Order: sequence, then C-alpha cells, then structure tokens
Amino acid sequence: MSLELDETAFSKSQKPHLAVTLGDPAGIGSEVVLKALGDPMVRGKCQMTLIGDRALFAKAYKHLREQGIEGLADPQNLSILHTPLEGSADPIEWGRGNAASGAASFAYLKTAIARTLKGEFQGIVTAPIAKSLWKAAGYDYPGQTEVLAEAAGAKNYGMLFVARSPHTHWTLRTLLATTHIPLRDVPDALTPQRMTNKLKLFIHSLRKDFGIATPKIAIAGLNPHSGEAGQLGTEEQDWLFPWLKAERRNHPNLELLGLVPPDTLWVNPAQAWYGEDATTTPADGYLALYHDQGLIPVKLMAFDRAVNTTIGLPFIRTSPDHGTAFDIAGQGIARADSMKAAILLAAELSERRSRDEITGAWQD
Ligand SMILES: NC(=O)C1=CN([C@@H]2O[C@H](COP(=O)(O)OP(=O)(O)OC[C@H]3O[C@@H](n4cnc5c(N)ncnc54)[C@H](O)[C@@H]3O)[C@@H](O)[C@H]2O)C=CC1
Ligand SMILES: NCC(=O)COP(=O)(O)O
Repeated sequence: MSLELDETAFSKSQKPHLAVTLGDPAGIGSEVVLKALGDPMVRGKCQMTLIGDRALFAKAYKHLREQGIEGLADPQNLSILHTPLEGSADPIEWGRGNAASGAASFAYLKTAIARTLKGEFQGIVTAPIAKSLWKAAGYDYPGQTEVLAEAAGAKNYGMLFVARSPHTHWTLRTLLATTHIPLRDVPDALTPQRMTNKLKLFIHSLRKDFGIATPKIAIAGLNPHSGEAGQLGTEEQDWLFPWLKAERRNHPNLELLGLVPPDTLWVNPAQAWYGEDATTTPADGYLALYHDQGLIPVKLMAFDRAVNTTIGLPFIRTSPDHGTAFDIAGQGIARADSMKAAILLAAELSERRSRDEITGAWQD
C-alpha cells in the first residue's frame, strides 16, 4: 500500500540539486557522467553540479567526441565544482589507476559530502572508485559507503540495490546484511543485533523512501538449503530462525518470509522481473546475508540498470552498480544506463524526502 503524499505542499518546480562526483579519473566515471547528462530527460529532473577536475572532464569530452560519440553533455555548459588534482607526479591515464587517481577520487567524495552537509546539495551521486587505489593512497575504507556514513555520523546504514524491470516495471530491492568483507568472516559478522538493525533500516526505507506502508520482506538463509535442519550448517538452527521468530512478533502486521534457501530465493523475483507466471507475489524487499549472495542475482537481471543506494544517511546517496571498468576506460563503449538510473533515483528520492519533510511525514 502506498502512503498518501500531499502534492500541494511541494512545488513541482523545486528540482533537487545533486552533486555528481567523477569517481576514479582513470575509470569510466567521466564517460558515463557525460553520457548520462547528455540525456535531456535526465537533465530535466534535477540540477547537477559535477565534482572533479575541470580539465579531466574537458579531456574526456574531447577524446570521446574524436571517437565519434554523440549525445554527450559539453562540460563547458555544465556546473563544475573544480577540484584540482593536487601534487600528482603521475599523469592519470585511462585504464591505469594509481595512488594519485585513488587520492583524487577520495577528494571528490569528501568535497561532495562537506558541501552536502552544509545544505548545498540534497544528494550525492557517486561515480565508481577503486577501493584498492584508495588504500594505495593511504585511505583505508572498504568503500564510499563507509566514508559517507562516518562523515554523516550515521550508525545504522546499509547498501541497498534498486532496479526497475524494463519488462514489467516491477522493482527489485536488495539490501545486503554484510558488504565488503572476506567470505570467511561473514558468519561471525552476522549477529542477531546486526540482523535486527538491517531489518529495521529496510522497513524504514521501504516506507519512507518507497512509500510502501506494510512491506513484505524475504530473508535469505546462509547455508545451502538454509542449513537443511542443521545438516548443512548450523547458523539457521542456532539463532537465525529464533531471531526471525522474534522479529515476526515485533512486526505482526508485516510479512517476513524466510529463511528462504538462498538458491531458490531469487526464482520469484526473476519471474517478476521477466514477467513469467509465478505462484506467489514477489516481496517488496530482499535481505541478502552477504555481498555476492545478493549481487550475483541483481547483476544477472539488471547490470545495466541497478542502482546502489546508501540508506540511513541524512541525505540521499546513489551510485551505478558497476565499478571503474579500467579494462574499457577511454574506449567510448561504457554504458551509461546505470548512471542515468542512479541520477533519476536520487532525484526521485530527494523530491519525496523534501515533500515529506514539509508535510512532517519524514521522521528518522
Ligand atoms: N560503486 C563503486 O564505487 C564500485 C566500485 N567498484 C570498483 O571497481 C573496480 C573494478 O571492479 P570490477 O569487479 O572489475 O567491476 P566493474 O564493474 O568495474 O567491471 C566488471 C565488468 O563489467 C564491465 N563494465 C562495467 N561497467 C560497465 C559499463 N558501464 N558499461 C559496459 N561495461 C561495463 C567491465 O568492462 C568489466 O568487464 C574495483 O576496484 C572495485 O573496487 C566495483 C563496484 C562498485
Ligand atoms: N559492490 C558494491 C560496491 O562496491 C559499492 O561500494 P561503495 O563504494 O558504494 O561503498
């Protein structure tokens, strides 16, 4: 059921202002940003300020135009918050990320966050960075999500992937209970407290960001067949099933499915995605227990259009689902659909949040 919005309280002419970061300058960030902003429909939804080195955007534009790529936004006509590359002895070349490109991508993100916290932007759309190059530059974070959460003082935050099916317009929403940690550390990182925090965050986001008052959420098991009564792993029997039972008592009006065996969890959403007959209605949200459990199905169905959203922040943050793609950087063949979807989702979520703040419907 969708929440009612007071349309009169929010002027449709108030377009959200978003910061769009360049990401790692050796990657495909500049290409997907210039391609996305070349789409008048995307430009029409929000105001945007690019955060990066002006010369790098200009270089990317010239290089792509020389290859005959049409439909790019011309950086001369864009608002750019020039964030120069400082003290870089190494020149930055497409496809050859290094410590300098890592440091630059970190600086773009920090600038975007500082300006957003001051109220200049309602949200941030980030082009991809390379985590290993942040480390090479001396910044030890698992990803952009953690930097955003730390700077914003967010304690309960999460990595949510959102993708709308081009076949049926159904929306797949997948929250990861754990993210960038080694697979061997996953069982220890999963605790009842972490699961409760993620579930609470998911319910809040489904209600407030997506207008679903009584969401149905499906939760994956950890082991094959969700443990097969303890024969294939004991976490389900030991604490995951008791945890879920307690959560059902805490949320008696919500449908919490699970623990669904991880191999079959994705059959129903795939049917909804491709418009095939299904025996049950799909869930509004899927809670996956670790990175690849959630992202392999998301990327199989929606690599060209899924959006990575950080929920639990005081502002909106979205990003395309792909990485820096150093292997194709500078070749003009990067698809910008996921970046477009990230900008459109950020605009949609920002508008909803502004409207709800005015009407008092948004509460953290
Ligand atoms: N949001 C972010 O900042 C993310 C950053 N990464 C970072 O990206 C780096 C590379 O990671 P990979 O695992 O190789 O993933 P990747 O997404 O960069 O590349 C995987 C494959 O998909 C292709 N690809 C990616 N984006 C594409 C696009 N827009 N159009 C056409 N083809 C595309 C690449 O050419 C490559 O073959 C890593 O350092 C990782 O940390 C990865 C995922 C997200
Ligand atoms: N696999 C998703 C990903 O790498 C996104 O990381 P982040 O930089 O958005 O934290």
